[in-house]
Amino acid sequence: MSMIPADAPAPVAGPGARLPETPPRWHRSSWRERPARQQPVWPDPARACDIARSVSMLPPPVAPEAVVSLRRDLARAAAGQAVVFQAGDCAERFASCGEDAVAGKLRTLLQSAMMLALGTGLPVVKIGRIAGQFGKPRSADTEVVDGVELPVYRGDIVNGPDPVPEARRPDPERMLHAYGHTRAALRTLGGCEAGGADPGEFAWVLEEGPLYTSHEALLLDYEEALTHLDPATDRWFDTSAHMVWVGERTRALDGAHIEFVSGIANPVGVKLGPGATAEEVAELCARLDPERTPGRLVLVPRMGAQRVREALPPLVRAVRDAGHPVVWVCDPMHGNTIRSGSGYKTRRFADIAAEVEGFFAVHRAEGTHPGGVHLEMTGEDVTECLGGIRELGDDHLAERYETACDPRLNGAQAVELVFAIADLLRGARRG
Ligand SMILES: O=C[C@H](O)[C@H](O)COP(=O)(O)O
Ligand SMILES: C=C(OP(=O)(O)O)C(=O)O
Ligand SMILES: [Mn+2]
Repeated sequence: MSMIPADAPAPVAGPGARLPETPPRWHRSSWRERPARQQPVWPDPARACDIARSVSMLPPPVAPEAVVSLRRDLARAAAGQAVVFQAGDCAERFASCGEDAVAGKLRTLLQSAMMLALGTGLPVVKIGRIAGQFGKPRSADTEVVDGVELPVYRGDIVNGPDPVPEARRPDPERMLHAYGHTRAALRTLGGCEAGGADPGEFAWVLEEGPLYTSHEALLLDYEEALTHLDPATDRWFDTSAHMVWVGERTRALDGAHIEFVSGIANPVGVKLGPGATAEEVAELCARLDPERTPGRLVLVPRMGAQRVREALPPLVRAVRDAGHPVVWVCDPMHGNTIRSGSGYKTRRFADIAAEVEGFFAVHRAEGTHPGGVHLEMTGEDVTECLGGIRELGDDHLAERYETACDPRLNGAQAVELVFAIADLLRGARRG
C-alpha cells in the first residue's frame, strides 16, 4: 500500500528526472532472498517484524519530488556542471537530533558549501550525512573492554555505545526512535530552509538548492519499511532519505543490499575500497544503472592515500568505457583510518588531503569529472584527526575525542581541507 498521497504533484521533467523501470521480480522485500551482511541478530525476531510493520505505517519522512530533484542536481554533477559536497558525522546520535544541534550542523555544512561555491564558481549539491545516519557496519562482531567481551556498537538504530551488555543488546524499538529522530531533524532542516530557524549568514546558500539528506542503507528491515510506491510515478522510493548508499562491507553483487537498492528510484551511492575490481564495478553499474541515467549512481572510492593513484584508474576506465554517467565522489576518510600510538582510532590530515589530490590527478589523467567529496566532519572543536594547520598530535586526541564511531575532521581542519578542494576544483575546471 502506498503512503504517498495520490494527489502529490508529478515530478517536473528535466535531465536526471527520467526514472528507469523497476527491475522485473524486484520488490521491497526481495532482498530477503539474498545473504544480508552486517544485520543485527534481534533477540526476538517476531517483535522486530512487528515494529518494522509499525514503521511502515508512518508517514514517509521524505517526499519523492525532493528525491527526483536531487537526481536532477546529481545529473548536473555527472556532467561536470556542479560539485557534490556530502558530509557529516560518521554515526549520528539520537541525542544530537534536537533543534540546536541540527541547526548547528546545518550551519557548518552550509559554511563549507559556501566556500566551495565561492572558490569554484560552480553550484554545490549539498548532501548531509544527517537525519538518519544511525546504522554502522563494523569490522568485528565483538570487542573486549576491560577484559569483558561485548557485542560491538552498531549505531543508535540497533544498540547503544556504552560498554555494558544491556546497552549492546540489539533493540528493535530503536527503529521507531530512529524514525522519530529523523522526523525531528528534518523538521529543523526544513524550518531553516523556510526561514524559520536561523541558518545565519549562510542562508543564501540555500537559495541555490536545499540540503538533501543521506545515510548508509544498512539496516534493511528499516529501509524496507520506509520504501513506498509513489502513484504519481509508479516507482518505489526509499523515503528514509533523499539519497542512500551501500557500504564497502555490504556491496557484494549477489548480496541483499545491492538487491534492495537496485529497485528504488532514489539516487544510490556505492563505496569502493581498494579491493574493488574493474569487472565488479562494471557489474555494479549494470545492475544499478542499466538504463544509463545521469543522476542515478554515485560511486564513492575510499582507497587510501597510498592506493588511490593505482587502484582508481582501472575502475574509472571501466565505468567510462561502459558509458555509465556516474558521479565520482571521493571519500578520503575511510581508506586512511589508523590506530594512533596512544590507541585512538584516528586519521592523519595529510593522508586525507593526499587522497583528495590523488583522486583529482586520476580524473585529470582519464579525462573524467571529479564530481565531489564525501567527508566525516563536524563544526565542533573536537580532537579526533591528527595534523592540520594546528598540528594536532597524538597527545591531544584525548582532549575532545567525542565521535561514536569514526574520527571526524574538526571545524578548522574541515575549513583547511575545503579550501584545498576548492583549489583542486578550480584547477580541474581550467584543465
Ligand atoms: O564508518 C564506519 C567504520 O569505518 C566502520 O564502522 C568500521 O569501524 P570498525 O573498524 O571500528 O569496526
Ligand atoms: C562505514 C563507512 O564507510 P565504508 O563503507 O566506506 O567503510 C561510513 O561511511 O561510515
Ligand atoms: Mn565512518
